Amino acid sequence: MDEPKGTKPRTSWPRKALLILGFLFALAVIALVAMAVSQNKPLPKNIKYGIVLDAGSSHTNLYVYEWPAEKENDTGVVHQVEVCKVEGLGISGYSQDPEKAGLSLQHCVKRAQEVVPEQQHRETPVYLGATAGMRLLSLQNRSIADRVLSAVKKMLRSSPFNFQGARVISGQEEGAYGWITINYLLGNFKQPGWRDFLPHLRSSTGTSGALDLGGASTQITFVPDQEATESQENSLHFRLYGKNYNVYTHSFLCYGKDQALRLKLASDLQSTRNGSLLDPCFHPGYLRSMNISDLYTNPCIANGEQPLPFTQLHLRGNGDYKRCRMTIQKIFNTSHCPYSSCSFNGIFLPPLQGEFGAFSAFYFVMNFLNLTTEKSPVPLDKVTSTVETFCSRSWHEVKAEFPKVKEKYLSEYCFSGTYILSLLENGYGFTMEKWQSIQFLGKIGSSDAGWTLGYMLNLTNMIPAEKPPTRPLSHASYVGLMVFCSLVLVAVLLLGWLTFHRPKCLQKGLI
Ligand SMILES: O=P(O)(O)OP(=O)(O)OP(=O)(O)OC[C@H]1O[C@@H](n2cnc3c(O)ncnc32)[C@H](O)[C@@H]1O
Ligand SMILES: [Ca+2]
Repeated sequence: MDEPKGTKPRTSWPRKALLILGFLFALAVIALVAMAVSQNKPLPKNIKYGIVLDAGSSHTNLYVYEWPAEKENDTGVVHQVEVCKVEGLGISGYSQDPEKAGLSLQHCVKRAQEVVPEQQHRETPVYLGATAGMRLLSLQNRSIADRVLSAVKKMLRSSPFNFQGARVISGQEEGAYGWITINYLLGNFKQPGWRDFLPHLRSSTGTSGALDLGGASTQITFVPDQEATESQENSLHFRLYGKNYNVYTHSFLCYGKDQALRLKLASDLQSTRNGSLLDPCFHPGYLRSMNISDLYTNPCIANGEQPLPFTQLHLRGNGDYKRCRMTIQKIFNTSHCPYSSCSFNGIFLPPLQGEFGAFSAFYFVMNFLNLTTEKSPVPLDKVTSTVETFCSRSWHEVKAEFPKVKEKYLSEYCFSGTYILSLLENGYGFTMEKWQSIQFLGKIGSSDAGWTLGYMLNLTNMIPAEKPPTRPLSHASYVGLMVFCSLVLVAVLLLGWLTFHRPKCLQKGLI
């Protein structure tokens, strides 16, 4: 029907109002979304760095760690970005020329200078911790050990980093920091969040024990079941992220794999007359000679042992796992125990408890023998038979199969594998069943398993005693929720207005 001339259409004003309203609504939505996006734009990353040198008995490693500055006290945020292996000996090996211990670190310090941005060199802390090699050198000759430490301090002080100290750490610290490292990396210190109240998503709040096998010492650290300890010197107490931990730890000096081999050879030598030894822990066809004096100038070898009428030891392998195990067994003294239970040498050991992470040489050796898996652990009888078969292979054959593996390592995998079995089974009492709770770990994520990360976390106060206060929502969820609620509110208001005012445009027949 034609509209009468000169009259305006009756719907033009409400339509205009609707258009304006719609426009304003769209504007509000755009503003809200823009606000949410700009507010949530990731801030420029503020990264911090820390450097730790692990001056072990066999060699030194330099580790560079990084973490976001604003998340310093969260769990699991620090990770390793670089490891540099120092060429040559461990620092205790420079007792004849201590200055060289300092110089040996130069290459890796330079490498760290490339990894850490230059403007952060001054604020980046660097720590050096020396372990069993230096513990032994201190026992042997304190002043030489001090000279070695002075040389490495001088070197690190002259670096552009913030030098925080170089010292020999105790066996207890080594065990404790190894335990902290692996539990930090495994996320075991995390407090249960809301997800953990849903049973199928609940993470374990327990901790994992730590087994470290070095060249000169070995550590066992775990949270035992029993509350009261029988031996104070094996007991540590931590409060981390609001939770108490009573931890058992022991470090066996001289029971790292290099020193254990010396102990074994010294014990075997007592029953030879001319210095030649048929050794079941080396492959058939393997020959090695060494100076007896090198073996005995060492605080690990008991002074009381007979002086020997020969100067050279000539060792010939015969690859017999069972006999090897028997000769190794002699270095564990299980004849006395002043506690309810012991490992060996009269050292208290509570019943083993929970899962264990085994690293350093435990991992190197098991990994070489293909006995580490991501999935379920390899059963003890399979491990034993693998070591047994490996030991029985001729040296000629083994060398031909692994031409690229360092001869020192390759020749000792038979001894090392057997030693690991003796230590874990006979020394600590890992039965067939308990063996399944051991996981052999090289790295956790990008970080090596070892004591260095725990040491740095402790010295930089990055593991608080109490759980840091956290907001119930992340910033992103907060902004998202605000936008969503605002939209709902606008929609409700609009709907209410439309329902109660019933603008003419919505009345029947007008639209
Ligand atoms: O803790 P301490 O006792 O001071 O010793 P370390 O720190 O030098 O000891 P490591 O864990 O670095 O190494 C433990 C032993 O494993 C040896 N090792 C290192 N890498 C290896 C590999 O790839 N295969 C076999 N053995 C290896 C090394 O020579 C040591 O005898
Ligand atoms: Ca070590």
